[in-house]
Amino acid sequence: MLAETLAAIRPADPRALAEARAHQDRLTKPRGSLGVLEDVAVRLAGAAGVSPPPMPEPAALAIFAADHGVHARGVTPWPQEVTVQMVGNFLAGGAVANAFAAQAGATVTVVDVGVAADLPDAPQLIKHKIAYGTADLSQGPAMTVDQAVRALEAGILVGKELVAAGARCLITGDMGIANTTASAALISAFTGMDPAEVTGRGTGIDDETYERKVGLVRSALRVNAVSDVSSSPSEALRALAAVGGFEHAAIAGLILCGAAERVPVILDGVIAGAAALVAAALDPAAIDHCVAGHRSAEPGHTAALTHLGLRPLVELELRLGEGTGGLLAHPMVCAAVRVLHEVATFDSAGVTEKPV
Ligand SMILES: O=C(O)c1ccc[n+]([C@@H]2O[C@H](COP(=O)([O-])O)[C@@H](O)[C@H]2O)c1
Ligand SMILES: Cc1cc2nc[nH]c2cc1C
Repeated sequence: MLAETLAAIRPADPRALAEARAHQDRLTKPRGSLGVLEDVAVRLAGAAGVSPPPMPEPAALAIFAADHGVHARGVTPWPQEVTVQMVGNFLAGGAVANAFAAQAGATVTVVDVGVAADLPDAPQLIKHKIAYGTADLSQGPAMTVDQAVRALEAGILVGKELVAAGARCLITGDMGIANTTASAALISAFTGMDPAEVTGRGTGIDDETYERKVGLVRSALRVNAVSDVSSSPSEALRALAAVGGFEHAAIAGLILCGAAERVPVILDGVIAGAAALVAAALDPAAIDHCVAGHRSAEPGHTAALTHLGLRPLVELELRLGEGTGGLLAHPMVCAAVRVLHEVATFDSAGVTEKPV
């Protein structure tokens, strides 16, 4: 299924891009006056292959949940059980992601790709458990390449189901205590930046824990012999398996699925940024179908966005995950596209253009 999905991905359509850009310039506003929103609308036209592109609604949020063997090394102040407990909270409708999804009119689907406990059945829960958490990435590979591919394919499958159910925009979400450690390792591996530059304080850690976290990211890259892997798909898969998490793999799959189905994907924070680096290494054209929802407070997120050439829409120092930053950006993405559908041109509205 991974090969099939990769084969279906097309880059941004140059004609749709040009048409959208030309149309922007005929609308009743000074040229460029909608700033970055003009670029967003043009980007979605290129991704859809048509201008104007379809309205990116309704949106569907997929929260991929998993646990991490490196948790045992003391990289976060939070107990591992918080992952499964927060899954319960998402399913009960009590998390920030639920509040923001209600605001954006988005559906919420939770996917267990690797939580270290069994979960009872629930209507909004999809079970694709690959394992009860990853192995400790600072000691050896976090997962096998086969597990990484299965987690990627779980993300593809979830994306397909959401699109089949009517979603016209996919929003990435994650839940996994300790997953900012794996995110930093992936970002260092894919950007070539030093672990000290891309490791952050996650949910909030003291200086001593922070130093340990940077050291563990460094060990992970050394022990698994991964560095600067973004140019080869097979090396990318090996790096994902070595230092990633099941949620990173599944989010990369969701991104590839959106690209293959020509349904735009709004990326959330640092976990999504790390996953997008994996997707880009498998096919750079996948990123043409993505919008960066926000810039997380994690330094690695900025590194990932810069590497991907993405400009985030919302900058509010969020560092929650769950898809919250992506959900906040969704109405802006919709507004940007609505402009191409509904705003009058100088000709149609009889408004005089600026003399040349
Ligand atoms: O989205 C982000 O950029 C982000 C930044 C910091 C923390 N998080 C969330 O916090 C958890 C991981 O933090 P930590 O400190 O346990 O590695 C995980 O559930 C993420 O969703 C998320
Ligand atoms: C409470 C809590 C909620 C979260 N949501 C995403 N990551 C999280 C981490 C914690 C600790």
